[in-house]
Amino acid sequence: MIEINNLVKRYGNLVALDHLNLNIHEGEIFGLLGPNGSGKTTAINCMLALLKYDKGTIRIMGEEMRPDNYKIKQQIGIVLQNVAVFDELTVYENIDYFCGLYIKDKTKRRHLVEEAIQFVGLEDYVRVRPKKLSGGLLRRLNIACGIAHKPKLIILDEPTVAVDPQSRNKILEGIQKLNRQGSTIIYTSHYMEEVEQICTRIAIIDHGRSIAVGTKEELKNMIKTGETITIEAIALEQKHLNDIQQLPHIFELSYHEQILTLRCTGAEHNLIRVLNYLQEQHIPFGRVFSELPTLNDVFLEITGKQLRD
Ligand SMILES: Nc1ncnc2c1ncn2[C@@H]1O[C@H](COP(=O)(O)OP(=O)(O)OP(=O)(O)O)[C@@H](O)[C@H]1O
Repeated sequence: MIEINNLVKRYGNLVALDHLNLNIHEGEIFGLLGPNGSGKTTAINCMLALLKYDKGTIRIMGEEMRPDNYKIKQQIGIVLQNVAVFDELTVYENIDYFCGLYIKDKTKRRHLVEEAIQFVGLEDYVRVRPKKLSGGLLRRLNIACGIAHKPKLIILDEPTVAVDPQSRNKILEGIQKLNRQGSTIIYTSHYMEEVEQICTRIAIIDHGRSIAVGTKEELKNMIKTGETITIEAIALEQKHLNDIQQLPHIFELSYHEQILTLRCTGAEHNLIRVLNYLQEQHIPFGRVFSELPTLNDVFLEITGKQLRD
């Protein structure tokens, strides 16, 4: 559905996209996951031909994307970071206006607008003007305006930033429903939990490059970490740390402020082995956690830094 090859975009001396390659297939909820400033919005704006780029190619639905390619643009629904609605129109009128840019038949449009309102859960606010809506409701309106005409491709750029949990859940459920109804979705976020929850495939972006692509399982299988163990233990001495480091499958150990963190390869029984050791040595311990790898671990292993610094 979208093929991006060797895309380069510079802002003066700053290279925002550095030979970015992406291949997004029909029917996917494709996540672009990366920290702030990694180039997600720039990539989206290039895809939409809102920004000129320096090098590379973008093909959408088999055609080269150009600013005047209205045939393709008609089939794309866009929800950008900045809310773009008319203050003087009500919720209903706003959605009707944006839907009307694509759908001229009034009866058909009424159905679509009503469906979009239900979709984002704004039934109680149809006559309200945007200024009276909370941040979360406003974002939901922004989404309804972008998707009411049921486009084949929907691009959402960080739609849940600064949104309350209830609106966030509504938005995420809505996106999955749109996908079930046949839309391909591109979803950018720096929240790894959201991306894990809804995306069928994910590209991790850093410094304008795609550093890993796959399903969440594939991404997690790319890294060494199979389990991270955290134990609150006071008075561990260097000798103990050396002994623990020697236990099987532990490849990284840190001990700060009485918190022992162990990164282990995927093998089983890691936790029990460490706890047995602490008991044998009569070392008291408090809280104990064992976590499966997250997309942050993937990011950390590939780039050496946290997804959210
Ligand atoms: N109009 C601009 N002029 C100059 N530099 C820009 C411009 N827009 C973005 N940048 C820079 O390009 C880089 C990529 O920014 P971009 O907004 O694409 O990242 P992002 O991953 O979408 O981040 P965010 O989540 O903060 O929006 C950043 O270093 C940013 O400061």
